[in-house]
Amino acid sequence: MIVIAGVQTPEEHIHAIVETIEKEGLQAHVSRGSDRTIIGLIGSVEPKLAEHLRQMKGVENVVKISKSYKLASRDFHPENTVISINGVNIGGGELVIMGGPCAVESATQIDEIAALVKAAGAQVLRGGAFKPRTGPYSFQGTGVEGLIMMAEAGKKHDLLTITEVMTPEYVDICAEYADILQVGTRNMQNFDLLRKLGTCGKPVLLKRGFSSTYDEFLNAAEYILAGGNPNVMLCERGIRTFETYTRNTLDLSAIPVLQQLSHLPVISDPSHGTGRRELVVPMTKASVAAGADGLIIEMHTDPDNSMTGDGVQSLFPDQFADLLKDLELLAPAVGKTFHTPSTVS
Ligand SMILES: O=C[C@H](O)[C@H](O)COP(=O)(O)O
Ligand SMILES: C=C(OP(=O)(O)O)C(=O)O
Repeated sequence: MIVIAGVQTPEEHIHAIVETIEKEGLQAHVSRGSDRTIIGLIGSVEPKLAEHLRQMKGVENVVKISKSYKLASRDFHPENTVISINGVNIGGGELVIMGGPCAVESATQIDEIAALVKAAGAQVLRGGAFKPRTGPYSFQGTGVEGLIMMAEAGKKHDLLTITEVMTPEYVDICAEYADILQVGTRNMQNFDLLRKLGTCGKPVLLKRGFSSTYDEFLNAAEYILAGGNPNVMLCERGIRTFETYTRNTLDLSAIPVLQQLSHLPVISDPSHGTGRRELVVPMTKASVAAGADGLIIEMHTDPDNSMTGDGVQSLFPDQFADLLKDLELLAPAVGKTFHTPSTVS
């Protein structure tokens, strides 16, 4: 249920509404927008309370919300969530590019790639230290050492960093070294992990499970939000369909749909979404055209020898740089800003 109050409603009336809700043992979440204030109720609302709230000063309407997720929904929070990290605003009109290798392989590798990511104009360095591999004998990542290597590269090249965390036990150490924590597709419904991320103090990029509906995806995000972490971004990374030509089917509709249903920033991953290098460039551009707030793109200096199988979906550095130059032209056409270093004075 949400209580809608006018934008001019005095603060004391909003306080009184919140107090009334909390007295009934429910939670109240206040979201102040440009044209109205929304007070979202979490918990089971008795019809008597709804009626009482309707009569209170400043209340314009009381509306029942039938969705199972609340905090993630646009009904509860009509304005876009903007996640600000060291001057980078995700979800606020600036196109945010996260680039880098599938896995952190060595200090030299991540340092070289970080330099190229920065030179191309991206704001975030990606790289997995803990890799979720299909086969137990495949390279599993460089672990904590990889986290340290990536943190150093990020600091040296003035880039934010994003890395995947696979278990609740590793959340604290990943949060110590990375700016953004990534939940991989295979862990979208790892509820213990999601709960732990609710209290980790760092923004989270939640990837859509490869067989998950939008509703399941938003409920997974709700776990993190309900734990007290408001900084969640949603990432469409392709779903499993009958098509085998591509590794996954990048669901472009997810971008506008999630933006309609939710206020959280939406990021697209055309690398995992296609699994084919030659499709990454067009699907990146298609994602921007569809309204994505950001992209996470794999790039490698020596993709043929990458330690995971992801070389085939990784761009070469010059392709990555050329793509970002094209995004500089495309972004304004969809109301976003993005600048490569060559055009920043
Ligand atoms: O390693 C990275 C891959 O993107 C993914 O996590 C798993 O791939 P795999 O099926 O080759 O192990
Ligand atoms: C493993 C990754 O992605 P996904 O969880 O989407 O497969 C990744 O981005 O490194």
